[in-house]
Amino acid sequence: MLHDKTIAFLGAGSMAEAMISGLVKSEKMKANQIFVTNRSNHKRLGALEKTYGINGVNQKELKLDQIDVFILAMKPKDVDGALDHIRDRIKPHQLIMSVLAGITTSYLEQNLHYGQQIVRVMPNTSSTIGESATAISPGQETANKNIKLTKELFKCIGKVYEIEEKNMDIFTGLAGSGPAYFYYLMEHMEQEGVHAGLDAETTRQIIAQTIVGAAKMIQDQDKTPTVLREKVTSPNGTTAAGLNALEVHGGGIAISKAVEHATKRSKEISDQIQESLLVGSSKQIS
Ligand SMILES: NC(=O)C1=CN([C@@H]2O[C@H](COP(=O)(O)OP(=O)(O)OC[C@H]3O[C@@H](n4cnc5c(N)ncnc54)[C@H](O)[C@@H]3O)[C@@H](O)[C@H]2O)C=CC1
Ligand SMILES: O=C(O)[C@@H]1CCC=N1
Repeated sequence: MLHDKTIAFLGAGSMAEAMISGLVKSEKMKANQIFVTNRSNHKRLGALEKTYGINGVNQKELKLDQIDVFILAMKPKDVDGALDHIRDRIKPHQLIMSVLAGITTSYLEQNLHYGQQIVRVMPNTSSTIGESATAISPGQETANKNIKLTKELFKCIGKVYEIEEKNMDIFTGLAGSGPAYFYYLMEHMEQEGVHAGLDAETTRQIIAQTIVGAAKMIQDQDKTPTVLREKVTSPNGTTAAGLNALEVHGGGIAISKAVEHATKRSKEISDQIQESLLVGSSKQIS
């Protein structure tokens, strides 16, 4: 299905680049099938074009009728500008995928014409190397063939989970924001390695391999994290000492709170945007 489709990213930031990079690397699409545009930063479009061989096009020059799939990839607060730009220039069969945190399919449906094909998507930046955990939830009117197309597209850059839209906020808290928690953990582990005398690059690779190994154990073995954690933990050994310090210093609670607050923020963005629609005011997404 993908081989004859054209895709345009509206928004040329970190997430668009992660998806573009993954798609080009997957070789499931040709670079000339991919377009990217933004509001005004032409230099950025040129850089993406040069790096990935895709088409970086000024917004006014993008021929909307030649695009099969639009991927909204601007900040949630900028969504209206993008919808205003495309609403009357696209046909209902053209598929809109949105990766915007907190922006619901119903919001998109209310702000586009009836019957517009819409899928809400939450990828993460590991799309860059084809390792995203991506959730998708279709809109009310979205045809099965478009849900299939969305899955096919995002399978090029990782694993895809079709979920009920009410679970998009928690998915965002876990997987959309998730890579940042692991990077934060790695930053702290690296500091300790360096403090003890290892060089930073070696420490980083040691930590990365440790995380990859732990993640693959979960993926490949039918065991829970609790069982696997217990296997590492010798009585009165080093791991017990490390885990005890984590517990004493609120490590478990901190991790839970990170997920909880990111999830809450996703919900808050949805509420703010829906509220502004109800009162007809200009958007106040903080
Ligand atoms: N960064 C991440 O890890 C993830 C981000 N997302 C979502 O992706 C979206 C983009 O995030 P980032 O790439 O991090 O932001 P960013 O700030 O790096 O990029 C936003 C881009 O949108 C462009 N833009 C703004 N208004 C526009 C308009 N009306 N038309 C076309 N382009 C427009 C900007 O010029 C910029 O290129 C957000 O809505 C975010 O919730 C989703 C999953 C993960
Ligand atoms: O921080 C954000 O709002 C975006 C959404 C998920 C990851 N990054």
